[in-house]
Amino acid sequence: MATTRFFDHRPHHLLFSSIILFVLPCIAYSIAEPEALLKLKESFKNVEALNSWTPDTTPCARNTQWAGLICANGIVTGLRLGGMGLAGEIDTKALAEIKGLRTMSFVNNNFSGPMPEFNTLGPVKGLYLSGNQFTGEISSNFFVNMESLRKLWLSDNKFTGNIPPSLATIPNLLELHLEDNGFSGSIPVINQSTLVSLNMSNNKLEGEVPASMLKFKASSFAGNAGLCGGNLGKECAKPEPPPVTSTTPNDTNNNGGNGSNSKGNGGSSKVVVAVSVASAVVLVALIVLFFVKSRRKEDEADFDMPGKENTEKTDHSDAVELNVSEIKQKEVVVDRPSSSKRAGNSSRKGSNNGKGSGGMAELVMLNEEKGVFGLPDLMKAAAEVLGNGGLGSSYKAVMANGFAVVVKRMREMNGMGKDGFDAEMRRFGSLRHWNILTPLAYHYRKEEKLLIYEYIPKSSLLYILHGDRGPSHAELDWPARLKIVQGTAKGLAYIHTEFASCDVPHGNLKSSNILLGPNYEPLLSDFAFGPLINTANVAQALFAYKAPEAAEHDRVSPKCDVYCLGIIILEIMTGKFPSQYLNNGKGGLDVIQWVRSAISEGRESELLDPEISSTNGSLGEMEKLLHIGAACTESNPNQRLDMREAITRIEQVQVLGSDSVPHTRHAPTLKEGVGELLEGTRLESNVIRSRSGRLDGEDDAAFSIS
Ligand SMILES: Nc1ncnc2c1ncn2[C@@H]1O[C@H](COP(=O)(O)OP(=O)(O)OP(=O)(O)O)[C@@H](O)[C@H]1O
Repeated sequence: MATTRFFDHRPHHLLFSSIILFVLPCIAYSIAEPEALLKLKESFKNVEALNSWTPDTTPCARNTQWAGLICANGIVTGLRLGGMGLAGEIDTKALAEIKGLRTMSFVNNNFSGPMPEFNTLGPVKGLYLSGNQFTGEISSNFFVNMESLRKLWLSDNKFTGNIPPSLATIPNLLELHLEDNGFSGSIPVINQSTLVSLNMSNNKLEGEVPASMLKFKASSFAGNAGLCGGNLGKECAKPEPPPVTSTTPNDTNNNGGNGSNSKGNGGSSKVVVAVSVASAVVLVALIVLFFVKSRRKEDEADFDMPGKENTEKTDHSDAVELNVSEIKQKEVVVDRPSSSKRAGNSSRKGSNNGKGSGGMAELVMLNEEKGVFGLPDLMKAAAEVLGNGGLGSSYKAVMANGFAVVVKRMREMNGMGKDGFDAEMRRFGSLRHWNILTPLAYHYRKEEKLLIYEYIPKSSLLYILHGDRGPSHAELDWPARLKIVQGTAKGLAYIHTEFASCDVPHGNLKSSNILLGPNYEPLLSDFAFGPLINTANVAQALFAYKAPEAAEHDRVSPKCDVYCLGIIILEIMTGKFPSQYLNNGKGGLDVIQWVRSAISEGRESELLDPEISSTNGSLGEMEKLLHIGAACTESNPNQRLDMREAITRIEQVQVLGSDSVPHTRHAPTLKEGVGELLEGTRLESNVIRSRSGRLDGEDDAAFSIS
């Protein structure tokens, strides 16, 4: 299997891309606006990126609009000045003169000094300051007059002192990101019902996480050594009971005292020990069973090389293939009921969420469309090793009824508690998209997390493209390849909508994580694991962290996924194994460099996999796709396509040749996928609207923070 160890650990910070429709506030044009902007520019240093801001032009002119402005009806409503290398001060007096200003992004620049007086401006809705060098404390009442604020991003700065309690007074706050700063002290209770995205990780916070904030993921509070409670895996110290007897220190230490406390502690300790021993025995039994069963095949599996996974089909593979096509037909219907239990002779012990499995921890069913099964079914299954990737090892297990699943033993997980893990898994289990592989079940123990997926017989794009060159490889003609690229883009668009608040929504897009259905429809797997993985290992475990800005500057954003999509396109079009997938750069080809230099010399046709380059009439379209792949892999994220642009351009590529892969069912058009992404935030807004009973975000400008 492909080697998936990448780069050293690099702590990540959150960035966010938010696309929101806005309604223009009804504000008269201010004559002072151009002067105000020029005054603002004067307060900045390193203003090369703002060369278009000149006194002889108009800021919102149709063809000569100044860089970084968002205009509506001729007035400035937003500043999008992220990643422009700006430094110096931010002149808030000048900002105050831009009366229509609602959203401001200064992310990923070099601004420093104390928090500027944004609280003196008009009704600001979005304030994005992440990735700068701001320092010092923010006064406790800073936000009391900022009732309009919806989105506040202060992450990855050097703010210190307490988190201002006045944040709790912002009535309709949607997003609050304070991670990667030096905030200290206890967490004030910030639990507005509107708040959908919160992160305070990697600060110096201490004390108990307020109970009302435990609805947020444990990862929102991770990296604060002094925090305890909730599902952080660290209990808060209980107040010392008053000394009630004359028990000697020695008695207390060895729990041998006669006082009731000592007895109670000793009793519960024994219970804890007994439970721990029993748990360990069960856990070992489970692992041993998996390993014993997989042992038989282990020598045949190659964990490091691509295309070596054991794809030997069992007698039941056809039945599984039938099931795959059945489920895909169903997947066209959104929100179908999940009542079908077609596991045949699956042990009913395994149903009921795995209860009755001999006291063993449960297998929790997330998606019963393929039937219900339990741990006993898995333990009796014939297992073989599929591979060992950055996230853990994968096994194929064929159950007694012939149904084959893939069991992933997840490594590198963070200490997320059972409830948090369960919530994440249920979210995965609720996903429905033609190009997404929804997990079937999971198993949680503190030391063991298993995720169960349907086994996809055709295996991965990686294997078909670079593997044994069997019949499936021969079928990988131009229409099939375009179908895979377009389906991958659609799946990615869906993930970017569903996990819009993740720093990198997919995080691990690579050809081994694109499985191919019977008609080559791609199914994305292993996505959105970022929040589940130990922060210390995330950069090593997830491929998206190999994007240059992440690897070199710890900057992650949704554009890291675009970079991965670009590699997939280049891999598919050239047929070459990208060296980017390897740790040490030995083996494979630096497809990005190769494509870049060939394009600059007009030699695109030389890049194409010879197996498709002779397809009649499609050369132009193939070259178009190569260019898109190159634009997606630009090393500077500011020059890289964003997800919407990439999808729109991929959508426009056509087969044009005579070959085509037979389609047995209707697949949604790529346009529908694009629509999902473009409409994604609108959908999110709708959810927010229904929660808060008001129309939020509609006058925010579109931001793509990279
Ligand atoms: N549901 C599945 N059906 C068929 N093959 C699968 C399935 N899931 C994974 N595989 C294959 O099993 C092999 C091992 O997968 P695994 O996910 O463990 O490693 P990886 O994809 O190389 O890395 P990572 O852990 O980063 O995702 C890969 O070749 C993958 O394509």
